[in-house]
Amino acid sequence: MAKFLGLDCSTQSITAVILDSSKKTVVYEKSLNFGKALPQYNCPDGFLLHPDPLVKHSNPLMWANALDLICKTMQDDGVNLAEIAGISGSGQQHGTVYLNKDFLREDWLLKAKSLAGAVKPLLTRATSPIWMDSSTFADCRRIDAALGGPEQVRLRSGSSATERFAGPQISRFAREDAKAYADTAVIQLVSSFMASLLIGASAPIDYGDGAGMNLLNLSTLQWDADLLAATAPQLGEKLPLLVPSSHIVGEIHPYFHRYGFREGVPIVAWSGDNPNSLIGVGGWKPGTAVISLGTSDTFFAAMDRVATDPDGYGHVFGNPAGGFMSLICFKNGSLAREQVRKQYDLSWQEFDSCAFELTQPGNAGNIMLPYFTPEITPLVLNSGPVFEGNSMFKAQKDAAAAVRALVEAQAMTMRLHSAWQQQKTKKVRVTGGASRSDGVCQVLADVFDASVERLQVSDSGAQGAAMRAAQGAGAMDWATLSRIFCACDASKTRKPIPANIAIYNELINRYAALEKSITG
Ligand SMILES: Nc1ncnc2c1ncn2[C@@H]1O[C@H](COP(=O)(O)OP(=O)(O)O)[C@@H](O)[C@H]1O
Ligand SMILES: O=C(CO)[C@@H](O)[C@H](O)COP(=O)(O)O
Repeated sequence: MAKFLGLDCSTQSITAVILDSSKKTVVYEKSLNFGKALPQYNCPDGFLLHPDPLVKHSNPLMWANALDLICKTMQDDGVNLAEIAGISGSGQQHGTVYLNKDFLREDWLLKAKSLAGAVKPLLTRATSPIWMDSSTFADCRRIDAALGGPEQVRLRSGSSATERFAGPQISRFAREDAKAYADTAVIQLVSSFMASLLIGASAPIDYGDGAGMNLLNLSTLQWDADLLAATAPQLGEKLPLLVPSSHIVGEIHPYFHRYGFREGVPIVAWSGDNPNSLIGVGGWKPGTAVISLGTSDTFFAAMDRVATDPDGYGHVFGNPAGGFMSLICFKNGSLAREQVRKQYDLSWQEFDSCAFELTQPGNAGNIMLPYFTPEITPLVLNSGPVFEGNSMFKAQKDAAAAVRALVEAQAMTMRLHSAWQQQKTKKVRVTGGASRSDGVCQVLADVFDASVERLQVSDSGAQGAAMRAAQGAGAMDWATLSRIFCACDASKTRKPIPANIAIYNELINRYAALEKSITG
């Protein structure tokens, strides 16, 4: 058997990709949007509405329900799931799920009618904070201080204490609801929670996603005792084991036989969506930077040596192929693009092409700081977008200029805040929803002075997970997997245009000064 299933439980959707390693092709791909497929959870954009814009939670029962639904969808689509030889997956990073001691029993999935029904009585916290949550500023400062400053936290864990990371989120929960925290026996990431559902037991956390918690010591690859102590009481007892990403965490639970899976299918550790995307676009070894234009915009790359960001915005995570990867995350990604598109009543086609045809690189001096929601890179807690330029632009009456200003700002902020890696980017692979846009890809090519390559696959997180299933359960190597599954569509590559490179080399200084005037 040579079919491997990769699942991706990201912010807004769950996706399945099946690879056939003997036919050397992707044989199935399907995505279900949470807002559309599971409207009963009231998460149209993947999260629950909250009066405080800094608080962003989701419903873990929605993710459990989504796993049932994607399995049922594959079965209804005629996929013979008995042919699947291994499964792995991706979870949106940093989100946490809080479970009671019954989660450690062996029988919680045995007689279940549905995954959501089985999980409901196990939750000690009804909702899960996700990566978009920025409500833990005080906890971050407390953790930094306890360790002797942000630099100490960064040197140990790869990141300064960061609002969306699991550690500060756990700290806030333990402070605000000590009783529910005490009742919590296990704290899982979205990735290891989903793996737990597949095996019907508490699954370990892999180094890739585990590094996004401010709790894992990158030198020892173990939980860091000082970070645990600074975060919350008895935390070490509540965290799962840590394992390399290629570890097989268990076999598929008999619950899943109803969908046609055979007995004993190995489940390879799940990881974060970004670590898996690194694999899914063929970026497993240093040399290629990756830009993911999903709900968040992220910039990441396999690292040839570990460096950390002195400004505290960049992160170091585990590379599922071994070693480490850098990552910088921008909250104002697709939802900001959608906001501009809706504000000016544009279709995606108008957003992608017309807007770029009607304006020139540099946007006639019109420039924007794209803080439609509070931003994490750089940290901006209270702002709206900032407009500088001509009166039509500032009055928000010029749709094409607004689109270009947003996309140019998003590209320039990525270049500015990835400079700490000191790895010259000659080639960028783009993935995620907005990578379909030619205009967006051309701006990235010009701002980074790099070729921007696009892959045939649309969900690199799910594809990377399927490739990891083939590596962990099918003993395939990364070079072979990347050669087969990560071919670029050369006709869609965007090359940098020399005149535009010069324009952006100038403009980026103005952008940096404007950013500094807001962030200090
Ligand atoms: N043609 C397009 N141009 C730009 N953005 C697009 C286009 N089509 C879809 N998108 C954006 O892609 C987003 C979904 O991207 P995706 O990578 O699937 O997100 P995630 O993995 O975070 O759930 C949508 O929210 C939408 O804003
Ligand atoms: O916070 C981060 C990375 O640090 C985000 O990239 C999340 O991992 C969410 O991913 P998407 O759902 O936007 O792909």
